[in-house]
Amino acid sequence: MASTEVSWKLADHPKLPKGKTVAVVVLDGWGEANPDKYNCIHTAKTPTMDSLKEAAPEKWRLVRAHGTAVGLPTEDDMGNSEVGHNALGAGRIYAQGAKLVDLALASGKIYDGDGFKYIQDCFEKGTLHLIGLLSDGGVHSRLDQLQLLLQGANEHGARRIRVHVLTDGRDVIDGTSVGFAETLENDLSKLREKGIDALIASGGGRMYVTMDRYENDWEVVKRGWDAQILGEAPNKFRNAVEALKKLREAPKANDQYLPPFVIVDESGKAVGPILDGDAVVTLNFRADRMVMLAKALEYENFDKFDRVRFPKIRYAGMLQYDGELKLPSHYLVSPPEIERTSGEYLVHNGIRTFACSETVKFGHVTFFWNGNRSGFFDPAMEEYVEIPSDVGITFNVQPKMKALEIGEKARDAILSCKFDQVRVNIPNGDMVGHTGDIEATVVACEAADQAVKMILDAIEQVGGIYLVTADHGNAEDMVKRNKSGQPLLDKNGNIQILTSHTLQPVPIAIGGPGLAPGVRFRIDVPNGGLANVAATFINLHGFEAPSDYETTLIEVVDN
Ligand SMILES: O=C(O)[C@@H](CO)OP(=O)(O)O
Ligand SMILES: [Mn+2]
Ligand SMILES: [Mn+2]
Repeated sequence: MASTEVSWKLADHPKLPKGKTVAVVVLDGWGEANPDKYNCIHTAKTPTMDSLKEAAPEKWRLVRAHGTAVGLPTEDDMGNSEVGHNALGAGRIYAQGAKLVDLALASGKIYDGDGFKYIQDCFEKGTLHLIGLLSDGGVHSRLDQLQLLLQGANEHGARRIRVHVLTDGRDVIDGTSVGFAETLENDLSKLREKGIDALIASGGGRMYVTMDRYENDWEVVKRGWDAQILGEAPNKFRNAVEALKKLREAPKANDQYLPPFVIVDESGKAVGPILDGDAVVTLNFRADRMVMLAKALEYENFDKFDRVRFPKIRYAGMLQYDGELKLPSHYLVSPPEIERTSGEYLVHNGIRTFACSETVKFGHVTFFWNGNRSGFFDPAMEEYVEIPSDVGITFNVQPKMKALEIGEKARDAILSCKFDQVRVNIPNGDMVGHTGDIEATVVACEAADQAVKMILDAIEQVGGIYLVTADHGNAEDMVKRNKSGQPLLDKNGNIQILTSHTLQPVPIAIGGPGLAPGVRFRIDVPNGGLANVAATFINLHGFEAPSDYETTLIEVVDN
């Protein structure tokens, strides 16, 4: 539907009043799982979240947050922030980047598109560079997609290929980088046997090299730039597998934070700097951690760091990462067209919105929430507050992060009575869960619970309504398990720490003095997922949701 034809006016809800302040709280990485010692949410003292579950069973339930419920290819795909917040904000399920890329590769349509044709022009004289996360995590990228693209690019004329790898250890078990690099090396050697000059050119850990987000720390992107574009890094190796093995030997080294390295030839020269006339593809389908590199690769005017050299390349993203900025301008696969999100409806219906998180999750409740669009729908109706995150640390060192500051800002926004919706993301369970540090994750969950309490107390004071939920699991399970749920041990008999998200459902709770009597969760939406939440909070604002939104989770029974 073109936006000119959209009727933005929402019908009044027949039973629910308008004018209540609604707090929408998203706990990042907070799923529901069996209570055992690897469940940090269970171990942590979380009296507020516990009381939501125990006090009002008809106002607490679980919703699906992974797999097809959030538009991912299969039920084995864990949830993640992008798809989770997209579903929460848009109220519908869209086939997401992972799936769209799968389809475009399977049908071969990816090679017929304008994006591929644009880079293909360079194949005769230049090198094709592929930059991206090397794992099968399926959150930002997938190895099998890289493998298909390598094959397809070769069949469509690429003769010289360089891959710049970012190691994972966050969506997959730490240490798996070596195996993924071996698989890639094997594929590249097969291409070399066919006479294609194909090599890994550089690498580094995703959290230390390239994949920063929301402009938290441009140094991260610069480290990648130096290695990938300039061919410069403190660590030089002849081969990537050897590089990973060696760099992992350093004390406390892990895949997420490996330092940058470049691969050099026998004379010590980098094998794959990016030069004038080359083609570049960023492999990740997920937006947030590629936008900064996309800006550095695409913008003529750029002052975030000294690029030293700005090669004249043809650059395409796997997807277009930002629909508002149209960034990058060339891309291989069209992103999901997420339109008419709840935020856009709400500004058209007089709902004033406040959204807040700290930097590392700020875009989750703004950019992802609004369908991967930066900016406001109506600046007069919206205020977005970003609390600067700590920079240059792993979050197990400061597990409380900025939870209480987020709680304070939300509290003040609620008490100001200037907003109808106050929306936050509380990052702790997720960001600390990703470090694999169980003790710190317990502290993180306790801080998140305190922040929720601050918000609920403020809602109590103004007679408002709260809706508390999460975007996917993480902190509720910190160990890799076999099919029957038993923890898996590594070869030394230690448990295998799970740094990633999970497949678990997440809780949703509603309440507060402003919630009309008789409101409760319906029992006829047993498979409800994150996409059902938007209709639910639109109802809490006193409106019917748009008819094509996934159905609401609530009903009003006459007492
Ligand atoms: O940190 C990230 O990029 C992902 C995990 O890869 O986590 P989230 O989806 O919670 O942002
Ligand atoms: Mn998340
Ligand atoms: Mn996460």
